[in-house]
Amino acid sequence: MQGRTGIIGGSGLYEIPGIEVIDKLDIDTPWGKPSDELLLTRIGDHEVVFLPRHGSSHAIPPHKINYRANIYAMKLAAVNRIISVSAVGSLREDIRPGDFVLVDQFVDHTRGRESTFFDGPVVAHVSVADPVCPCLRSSLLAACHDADIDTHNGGNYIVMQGPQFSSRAESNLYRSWGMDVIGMTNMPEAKLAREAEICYSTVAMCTDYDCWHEDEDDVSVDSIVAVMHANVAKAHKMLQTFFTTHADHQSCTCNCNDVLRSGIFADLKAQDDQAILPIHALVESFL
Ligand SMILES: CSC[C@H]1O[C@H](OP(=O)(O)O)[C@H](O)[C@@H]1O
Ligand SMILES: Nc1ncnc2[nH]cnc12
Repeated sequence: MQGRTGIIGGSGLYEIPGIEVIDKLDIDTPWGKPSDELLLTRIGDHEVVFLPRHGSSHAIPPHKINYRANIYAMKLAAVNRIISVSAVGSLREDIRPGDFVLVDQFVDHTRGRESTFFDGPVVAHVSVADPVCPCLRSSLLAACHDADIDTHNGGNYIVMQGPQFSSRAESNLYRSWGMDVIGMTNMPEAKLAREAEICYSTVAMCTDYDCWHEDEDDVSVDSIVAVMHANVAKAHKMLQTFFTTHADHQSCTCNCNDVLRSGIFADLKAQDDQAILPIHALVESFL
C-alpha cells in the first residue's frame, strides 16, 4: 500500500459520499490553521485525507486561503500525493463545460499570496518546471477515461488573482498566450506541494467559457453552479474508479518526493531551533 493520498476539494466538492471516516484531524500548523478539519478516511485499501479548500461552507475566497497551512497540514497528516479537484473556465472552444482537463502546466498570475515555506533564514529553490506529477496525472487520466468522462490530456491552467472574474481583454490575452483553462486557486498550492515534496495533480472540471466566447453568456456564479453539480457527481465517480483501479502506481519514477536534497541553499545543521520550527516537517530527514 502507498502512503496517504490527499484530496483538496474545490468549489462544489465539500465531501465525498459513502466513504468511511476514520478520524477528524484538527491540525494547527506553524503557518496557521488550514481551511477546515482534515478528514482521515478509507476508500477501499487506501487511506485518504480530505480537505475542502474553501472550507466546508465555502466561506474562504481564493485570495484568503491559507495555502501554506493547507499543504503543511497535509504533510503533517502523512500525505505524499495530492489530488486537487478544481472548477475552471475554458479558454478554448473544444474544452466544453462539463469536460475535465488533466492539466500539466500552470501560469501563476496571482499577486501578494504567501507562496513559499522557505521565507528565510533557510532558503531553498526547487524546480517547478513540471509542477504536476506525471504518474499521478496519468493514473487520474485513466480513471477519468474509465468513468466515461470527456477528458483532455494536458493543458495550461492560468491562475488569476480573483475573486472577480476576468475582463474580456484579459480573457482574450490569456487565450493569445496559449492558456487552456482559468481558475483562481492552484497557485501557490502546486508550488507549495512541490516544496513539501508531495506529488500534486489537478483534475480541472470545466464549468463555463469565461467571457471571451461570442456565442455564450459571460461567466457568472449562476452559470458555474448549474454545471458544477453535474461535474461534482462525475468527480465522485472518477475518484471511486481511481481508488479501486488506478491508485497503485508502483512503477512511478517521478522525483516529486526528492527535491529538497538539492534545493536547500543553507546548512541546516547550523540553523537554530527557531529557524527550523516552521519547516520542521519538511526538513526533518536532513537534520
Ligand atoms: C465558485 S466559482 C470560482 C472559484 O471556483 C474555483 O475554485 P476551486 O479551484 O477551489 O474549485 C475557482 O478557482 C474560483 O476560486
Ligand atoms: N471563468 C472562470 N474564471 C476563473 N475561475 C473560474 N472558476 C470557474 N470558472 C472560472
